Amino acid sequence: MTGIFRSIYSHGFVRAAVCIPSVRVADPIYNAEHTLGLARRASEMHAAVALFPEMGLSAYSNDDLFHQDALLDATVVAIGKVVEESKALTPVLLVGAPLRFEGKLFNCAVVIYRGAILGIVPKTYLPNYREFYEKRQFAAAREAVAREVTLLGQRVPFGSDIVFQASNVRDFGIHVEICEDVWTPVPPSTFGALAGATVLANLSASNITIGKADYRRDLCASQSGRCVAAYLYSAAGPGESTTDLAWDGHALIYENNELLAESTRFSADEQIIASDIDLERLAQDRMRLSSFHDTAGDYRERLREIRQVEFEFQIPEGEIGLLRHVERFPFVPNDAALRDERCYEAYNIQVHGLMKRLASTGLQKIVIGVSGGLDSTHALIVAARTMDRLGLPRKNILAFTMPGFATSDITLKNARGLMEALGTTAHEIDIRPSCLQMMRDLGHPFIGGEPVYDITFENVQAGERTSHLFRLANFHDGFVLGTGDLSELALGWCTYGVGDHMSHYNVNASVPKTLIQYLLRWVIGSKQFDSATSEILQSILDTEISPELVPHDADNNDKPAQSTEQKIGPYELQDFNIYYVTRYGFRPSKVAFLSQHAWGDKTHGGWPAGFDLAKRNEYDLPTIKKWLGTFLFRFFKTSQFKRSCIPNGPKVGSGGSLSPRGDWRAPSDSEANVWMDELKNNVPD
Ligand SMILES: Nc1ncnc2c1ncn2[C@@H]1O[C@H](COP(=O)(O)OP(=O)(O)OC[C@H]2O[C@@H]([n+]3cccc(C(=O)O)c3)[C@H](O)[C@@H]2O)[C@@H](O)[C@H]1O
Ligand SMILES: Nc1ncnc2c1ncn2[C@@H]1O[C@H](COP(=O)(O)OP(=O)(O)OP(=O)(O)O)[C@@H](O)[C@H]1O
Ligand SMILES: NC(=O)CC[C@H](N)C(=O)O
Repeated sequence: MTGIFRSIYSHGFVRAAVCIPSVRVADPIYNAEHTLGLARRASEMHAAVALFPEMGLSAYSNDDLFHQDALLDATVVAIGKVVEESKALTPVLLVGAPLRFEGKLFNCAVVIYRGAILGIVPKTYLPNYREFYEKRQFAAAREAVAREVTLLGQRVPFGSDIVFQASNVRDFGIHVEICEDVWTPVPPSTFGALAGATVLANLSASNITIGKADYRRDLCASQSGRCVAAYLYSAAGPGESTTDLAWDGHALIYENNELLAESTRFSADEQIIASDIDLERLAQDRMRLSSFHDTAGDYRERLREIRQVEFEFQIPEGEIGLLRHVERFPFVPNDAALRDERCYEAYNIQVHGLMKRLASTGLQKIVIGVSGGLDSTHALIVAARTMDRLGLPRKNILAFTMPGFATSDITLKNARGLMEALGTTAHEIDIRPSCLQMMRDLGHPFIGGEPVYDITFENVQAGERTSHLFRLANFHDGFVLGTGDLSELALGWCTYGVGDHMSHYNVNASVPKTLIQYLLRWVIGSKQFDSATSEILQSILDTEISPELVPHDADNNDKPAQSTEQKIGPYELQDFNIYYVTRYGFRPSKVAFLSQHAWGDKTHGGWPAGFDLAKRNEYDLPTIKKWLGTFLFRFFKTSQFKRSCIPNGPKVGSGGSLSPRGDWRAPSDSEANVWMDELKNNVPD
């Protein structure tokens, strides 16, 4: 991390603004004033780049007026004004203008930063069909002979083969193209991205017709996704000529196929939209995406020709908070429709995985330990749906609840109720006698009546359960269904080997705890099972999470002695940490910065349904730092050996499978110092 903690610019973000000024046709002085008005606002917002529409300084809809010298001269004067004022502004300004070079007229983007013109990019693909006549007035980029031109006394690079690269901000590279360029099969920005640009900007003057807005969104989303880049798009707005066409002022900011900001279309007022581009996220994804670099290799001759124009970016100072939304639950989308879709997918992936395994083994029975906790409950309902799909009776699920020294009445009641409600073959085995036998063999002080509840005491119970389950599977011709989830695996919160770590097939291995919680809510809400089952599921959701391996007070049976979240941290924070550390490889200070943004204030919107205000948590920075430290130490230092040998199970989400055969291969004997030190040194207490 460089700079102060509370600034986006210390965490790999740059702020992008897309502006839709009000224009007048053929009135460059008016247009320059309005361009500058929005440029000043972008600067006050600490933006690093501000994009304006195609030929915004002259207006786009001039038709043959473009061949009038008075208009072209006045446009150059307008550029001069913008260049002059840009000295005091923070963003790189991307403005559109018709410009004469080599006796031809080009439809250009002028790239201006702090009083300098960094370069001029002519449009590559001039539309000349239907309502477009650009070839009548303009020459295309390929017709240019010179690679440099002079404008306002400045000798500057000219061409569509330029990446504007900040020399002092890693991965801040801008490529510029103009409207139709992105409508083509091979947009110039594709090469810009392959040559290192992360911010692709499009100055557009797209007229509006019915249905076109969706098409623009698709184009920008897919270009940003394919290029693993940000895509900024600015269409012309109020004031363009409506002689034959209309204009809706459509501004868009995408990052890697995700919409970050969008203007209000058909606004009579000028607009500015802004969001923060996560350059590090893009760089991380590109680093992983081997096919991105294979493509660059295939086009290396062309990419070698691309000019890298460097500039030193003056990083805005002071505290600059994040402008974009960060989901509190990266595994549980805030948007209701998306969330339902996610639950449907996750649930069906799990069912599909288990169906295939049952079919291929030829076994028709599943053996499962049912604790009345979240994970085994979810695994059990996946098993029930799997039996339904295969046309097998649910009685083929051999469900065992196995109370031990610390089982509470409520979880036992829920376990019994659930096994029955789902129509499984329900059994109960008291594991205490076999645990006592093992502890006698070990010489454990508990046998002498001492209340010693150490790791051995805990693991003896988890081990006895697993041992029973595996032998029951042999005995009944079935296999053991694993229940441990992704969050437990990330934190090493399971008993290794002969314990809940092991099974024949684990449907939950790639499902984080927060998603399991939400999946159960979804199963209730979408009425996957009858109302008796749903009632029990709700009671399970309402019970505190505990491994129930340490006995509770005799007079407080409902309160577990062990609260998992008091020991390893709130799962909602740890799932956040898992996502950003494993999916993106972010350094701890960045994860803490994002976490504070998401979790620092519970009154902000964006909570999934079912979270009433009383149940919402908020966490201050010291708390976030503390639990992130717990996560980092457990994840990098102590628990990889558990992940290095886990049972088979389907990958469910992009945010993670921690299987070494899935997408996490790591040494079991690494150090955690670099993560712990980075957290300690860069996150304020
Ligand atoms: N790098 C490494 N490579 C190979 N082996 C390594 C190792 N580091 C430790 N070990 C060995 O592994 C042992 C530690 O692992 P392990 O035996 O599992 O023991 P451990 O992780 O210490 O204990 C299990 C923990 O999981 C909790 N738990 C258990 C069951 C269910 C749940 C739940 O809520 O779902 C939670 C339980 O409360 C306890 O805190 C060490 O004693 C050592 O023998
Ligand atoms: N009393 C029990 N009876 C039967 N099986 C159990 C019992 N306790 C634990 N298990 C088995 O061991 C697994 C791990 O136990 P643990 O208590 O961590 O999980 P859980 O209760 O299902 O879920 P969570 O930890 O999310 O509450 C369970 O999923 C279950 O398969
Ligand atoms: N200015 C342009 O290049 C407009 C062409 C583009 N295809 C559009 O319809 O928006």
